[in-house]
Amino acid sequence: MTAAATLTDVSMRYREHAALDGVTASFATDGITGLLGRNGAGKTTLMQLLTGHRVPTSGSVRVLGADPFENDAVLRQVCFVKESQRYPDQFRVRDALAAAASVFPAWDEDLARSLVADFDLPARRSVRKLSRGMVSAVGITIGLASRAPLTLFDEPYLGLDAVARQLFYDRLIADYAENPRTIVLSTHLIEEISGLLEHVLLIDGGRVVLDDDADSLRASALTVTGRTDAVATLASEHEVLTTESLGGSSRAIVRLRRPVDREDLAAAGLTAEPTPLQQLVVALSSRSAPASRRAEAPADRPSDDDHAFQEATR
Ligand SMILES: Nc1ncnc2c1ncn2[C@@H]1O[C@H](COP(=O)(O)OP(=O)(O)OP(=O)(O)O)[C@@H](O)[C@H]1O
Repeated sequence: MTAAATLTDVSMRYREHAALDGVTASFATDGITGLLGRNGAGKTTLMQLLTGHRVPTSGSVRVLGADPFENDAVLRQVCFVKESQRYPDQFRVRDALAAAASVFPAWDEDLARSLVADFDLPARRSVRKLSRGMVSAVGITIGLASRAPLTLFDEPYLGLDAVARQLFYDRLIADYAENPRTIVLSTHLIEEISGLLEHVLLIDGGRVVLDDDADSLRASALTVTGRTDAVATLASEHEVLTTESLGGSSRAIVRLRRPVDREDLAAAGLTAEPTPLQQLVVALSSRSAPASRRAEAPADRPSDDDHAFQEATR
């Protein structure tokens, strides 16, 4: 795999609090990665490191072959769409798009126009007067039309209704098919996006707990149901994430250590189906929770208002 971005043994501390702890991960050139994890897991922090908004306490961050911090040549190739994106007070929708067009070399004006039309965005209205969902649609429009080689969406759809979210997914996948690039998407709406993902990076308590291809995950994470003794026999040879038993029956979420023959499972009276990504994430996050929960973060987290538009869109 050629990597567009890598983190090597990266830790990020805020005073005594470790937001990231020894994270090593890479993001494939031309791939869509779901960056998943519970509240406070460290997803935004990881994205801030990739976008040069922060410098790691230790470890190394490389984006498009270089350190992204204060590196304009790299940052012009990186678009960061944040949930709490703010725009200068006087900006109309068209001003926000024009500013983004001037920042990103690969900006596609036709795509921007068609997204504005699809999201029904009023180009002349002040961004301050938009609804919450419409502001999210502006961010999504910028993220897609930027065509930035590394595009990061950090929970980009606050307030966006289900129809508009589906529009985002459809346009993302259609544009990605024609213009592959590195896309990192952080969200809590896991089932909605699971079909889009090629890769999954799950962090919990600042540590990587899953880093795998979506296809391998689909093949290896199974929910197995059957008689308790048969489930236990299978479980003894694989990694069991959760088990529930009722009467003489059990259901377990299992990560296979090696391929199993479906006919052997059937012969043992077991039914097996792929575990939905959301259930897998819950199972893995719950499992790692007690040991990895960190102390409360210090109360002096800077406001997002501190970030200027230019800085935030890079
Ligand atoms: N500037 C800061 N100062 C102190 N602590 C911080 C700061 N930024 C983040 N943290 C802490 O680091 C941890 C990771 O935060 P981060 O925002 O990266 O999580 P997240 O996975 O994006 O969460 P969410 O899904 O809720 O957005 C949290 O405990 C958070 O309180």
